Formats: sequence, structure tokens, C-alpha cells
Amino acid sequence: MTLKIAVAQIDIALGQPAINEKKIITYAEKASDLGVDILVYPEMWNTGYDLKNLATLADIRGEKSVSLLRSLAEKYHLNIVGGSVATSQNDDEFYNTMYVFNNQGKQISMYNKLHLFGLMNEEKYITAGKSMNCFTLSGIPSAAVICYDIRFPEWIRTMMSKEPQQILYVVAEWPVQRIQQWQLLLQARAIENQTFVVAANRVGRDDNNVFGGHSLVIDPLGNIIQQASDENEALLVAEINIADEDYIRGEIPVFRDRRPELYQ
Ligand SMILES: NC(=O)CCC(=O)C(=O)O
Repeated sequence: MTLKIAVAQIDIALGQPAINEKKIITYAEKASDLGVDILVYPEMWNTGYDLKNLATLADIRGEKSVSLLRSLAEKYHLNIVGGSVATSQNDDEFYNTMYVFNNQGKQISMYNKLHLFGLMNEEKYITAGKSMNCFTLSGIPSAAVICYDIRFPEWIRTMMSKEPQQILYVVAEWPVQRIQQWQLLLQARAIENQTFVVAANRVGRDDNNVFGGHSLVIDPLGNIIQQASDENEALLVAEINIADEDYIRGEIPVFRDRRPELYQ
């Protein structure tokens, strides 16, 4: 089975959800024109890391973002891994939340970022999630995580081995100075889980960081299928063949050969 996947590597205007929403729409239109099956957005695309102003900026219960993503999924018949957005659940509780929609406009997953990134002060403002993010999208069992989560292979393995998920989606705001680590971590997650990795990072800057782009689509052997530039906005498009993964898992059956009883 071949899937056409697109990653929206975009700049994000700090603290300006209305501007960012327009860009989200533009990239859905572009993906639709190219006949894409699955579109992936980056982390915190509504506000960027404007964490100090979440009380006024965060999307209340995620309602605006859900409505926008649902309408795009329906209108353009796109499966959408909706990056993440800043949401508020109560007046003073904020989350970094991902929503996933199928191409009928049905929400099939919601995930609150589990590992909060201290270097960007995330844990001072955001409440950590507690649940997994596994779903079937376009018929493919998949999992998705947010940015810093990729440094926790045990967390990703937990999700990937629940049933062997075949695609791992990663959405990020990853600064340029650690972009080599971004690439290596993603390749490692692909190899150890024998999975396709589809990773969306933003470009541009905010008051504290320059973001490194370099969005990637990686095969289950860790080979890079497609990569975007470090600096520019782009719609990165790649075709992946899920049967390749079945073949690799057949040759080196790491999921079968695990000894979890010895890993505690
Ligand atoms: N937004 C993030 O979670 C950034 C993670 C990061 O930069 C890292 O090095 O890890």
C-alpha cells in the first residue's frame, strides 16, 4: 500500500493565532492540490511558544482548532495529523495538545504532550499529559508524539509495541542548534522500531530561538526518504510503501525477540 504524505514546514507568528490559522488553511489547500493522503503540521502552530500569554491566547478546550482542522479534513478529504496547539482546559490549566482527524472529518485522537521541555520553560506553564497516542489513520496503525517526547525511547517503544504501529508521526518546534540531534534521534527511533517516521518541524524564530526546519520522512531502516531545508517554509511530500516495513520486520523480528520481562 502506497501513501502520499505531506509535511507542512511553516513559520509560526508568535502569539498570533489568526495569522497562523490562515497559513494552516493555505497548506491544506496546497496538499489537496497535490492529491496528498495525510498532512502533518508542526507543534504549537496557533501561538508558538508564547507561554507567558496563554491565559489570553490558548484555545479554550481546543474548540477553534478542532473546528478548523475538522473543516479542512472534510473539505479537502485529507487525513490530518494536526501538529499541536496551546489549549486551556480550565481557566488556568494549559496543555500542548495534538488532534488527529480522518479524511471524513472525524476526530480519531487527542494527545497532550507528555514530556515537557524545561529549556523552553514549558513545565512552568503547561500541564503534562498522561495518555498514549495510538490510532489508525488511512488504514495504518500509527502513533504520534510531540517534539521533546522523541528523547524518551521507552515511551515511544511502549506505544509502538502496543500493536506494531507502522508510522510514527513527530511534530516539533526544534531549535536549529540541536538539529543534528533531531535527525539522529528520529533515525534511531525509526531503526529501533522498524517504522516509518514522519517529522514536521517549524522554521523561523521567536524571541528566544531560531527553529531548524529539516522536516523529515524516514524509512524503517533509518534512511532519509525526503528532507526539507533548514530555513524555508515548504510542503515536503513523500510516498511511502507500507509493505517495505512488513518485509524488514520479517527479516529482523525485533518485536518478537524482545525480553520485556528482563527490562524492569
Ligand atoms: N519543543 C520542544 O520540545 C523542543 C525539544 C528540543 O529542542 C530538544 O532538544 O529536545
